[in-house]
This record gives sequence, C-alpha cells and structure tokens, in this order.
Amino acid sequence: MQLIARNITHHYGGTAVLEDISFAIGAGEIVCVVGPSGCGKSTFLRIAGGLERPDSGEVLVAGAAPEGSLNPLTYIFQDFALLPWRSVAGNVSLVLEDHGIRGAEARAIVADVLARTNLSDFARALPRQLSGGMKQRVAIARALAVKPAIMLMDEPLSALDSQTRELLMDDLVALWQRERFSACYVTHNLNEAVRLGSRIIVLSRRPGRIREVVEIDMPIDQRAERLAELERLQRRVWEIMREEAREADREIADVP
Ligand SMILES: Nc1ncnc2c1ncn2[C@@H]1O[C@H](COP(=O)(O)OP(=O)(O)OP(=O)(O)O)[C@@H](O)[C@H]1O
Repeated sequence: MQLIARNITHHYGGTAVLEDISFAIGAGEIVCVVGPSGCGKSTFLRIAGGLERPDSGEVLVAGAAPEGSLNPLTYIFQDFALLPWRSVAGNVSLVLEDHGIRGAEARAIVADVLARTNLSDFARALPRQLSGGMKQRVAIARALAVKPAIMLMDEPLSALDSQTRELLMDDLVALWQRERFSACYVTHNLNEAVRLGSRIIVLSRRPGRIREVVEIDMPIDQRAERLAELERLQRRVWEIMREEAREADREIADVP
C-alpha cells in the first residue's frame, strides 16, 4: 500500500502551518520528515492519519492493505500511551479488543508480535516495571498487532536517553530488515533520520514547505558501520535547515 500526500495546505486560525506538501511513501519505505520546531510535522502526520482534514489537498492510499490489517495507518507516539494497570500482553491485546478480537485468536496474535519484538519474556510485566525503552518497544509491538500498512511515527524515540535511543534504532533496523514495514517517521533528530530513512523530507520553517528531499541509497543494515558517510549526510541535511531553524528559534510566538 502507498500513502500519497498531494498539495497539502493547512492553517490554524490566521497561522499558515503547511503549504503545498506533496510526497508519497511506498511499500517498505521509511520516509523521515524533519524541519524546524513548529513547522507542521505533527500536523502533517495527523492529516496523513485522517485525524485532521487539510484546508486543501488530499491524502490518498493506493493499493491493498496487508491481509488481515485492522488499521492500515497506525500511530506510534513519543509518550508510549500504555495503560498502567494492564500488563504488556494486556496493552497489546487492547487494540485487538477494540476490533472485536478476543480469546485464543487474540492470544495467538499477541504471542506472535511479542516474539517478533523480543518481548515474550515481558508479557506479564506492568508498564511501571519497564524502562522507557521497553515501554516504547511495547508500543511498537502494539502497533504491529493491527498489521498496519504504514506506521505514522511521531518522534518515537525523543523521550528516551541517547543510549536507549541507539538500542531502539538497532531494533527498528532489525525489525525493518525482517518485515520491511513502511513508515512516515517524524523526528527532530537528524541522526535518526539518516540512520532509518530511505528518504528525508526536509521542511522549511512554518509554514512548512518541502525545501529538499534527500535520498539515502545506503543499505540500512550497513549504516551503523558507515558512520563517516552518515555524518556527511547529516551535515548536509543540517546545512539545508540551519538558517530556517535559527529563524524559527528566534520567532516571537503570536499569542495573546
Ligand atoms: N490544534 C491546533 N490549534 C492551533 N494551532 C496548532 C494546533 N496544532 C498545532 N498548532 C500550531 O501549528 C504549528 C505547527 O505545529 P506542529 O506541532 O505540527 O509542528 P511540529 O513541526 O510538529 O513542531 P515541533 O517540532 O515543535 O514538534 C505550531 O505553531 C503549533 O503551535
């Protein structure tokens, strides 16, 4: 399945937030979206997921979702959003209950996704017993349980310390190699973008327009070893963004 954004433009009140955003995410692609603070990255993701309607433009999905997909476009948030009184398995099964899947069928799906995300040993643990990194792994397992066609990831690692973030990036790379998931991955972190993205969409400051699309054709499993090349790519993306980020940083908020 492909997600196609065409000419997305959006305002909040008098504030123009996104302007004429067009790009597509193909099956098996991780497309990263970066840009200065407040340039409309999260707004774009909400529009892509159908949570908000753009003022103009459209988001289309083309092609069939994976067989048995319960939610073709599935979010992963930075704050994990786990229910504290439910175990790891219980948090994952909740999304299945929402779709009327219970009992043995639900247990089989939960066991499968926990195995795929190396969480089987933690099935009975409660969120408070887990580190931030493990909580986000549970959130990823929960997203996979509904067999998404495209995951919409909003700063998924930004609540984690840098070492945990590295570990989670390794996990996402390994998961991608096994499952070739598709994702629109919004991040502030250019290192994540060059490690994970097949393409990086660089937005301008608000209203976010596409400044440049940086293609990364280095195989994802080689990136952890080719750090010098990645560093160069990361610097290139930063060069594109730097002035706009500085101006966004110095902007005085238009609030009463
Ligand atoms: N529901 C809303 N109502 C009014 N303004 C909003 C709403 N949501 C976002 N905004 C404003 O729209 C602009 C873009 O916000 P958005 O969160 O999409 O940007 P972002 O690029 O994800 O930001 P950041 O990098 O800081 O996470 C900001 O100025 C924000 O204050």
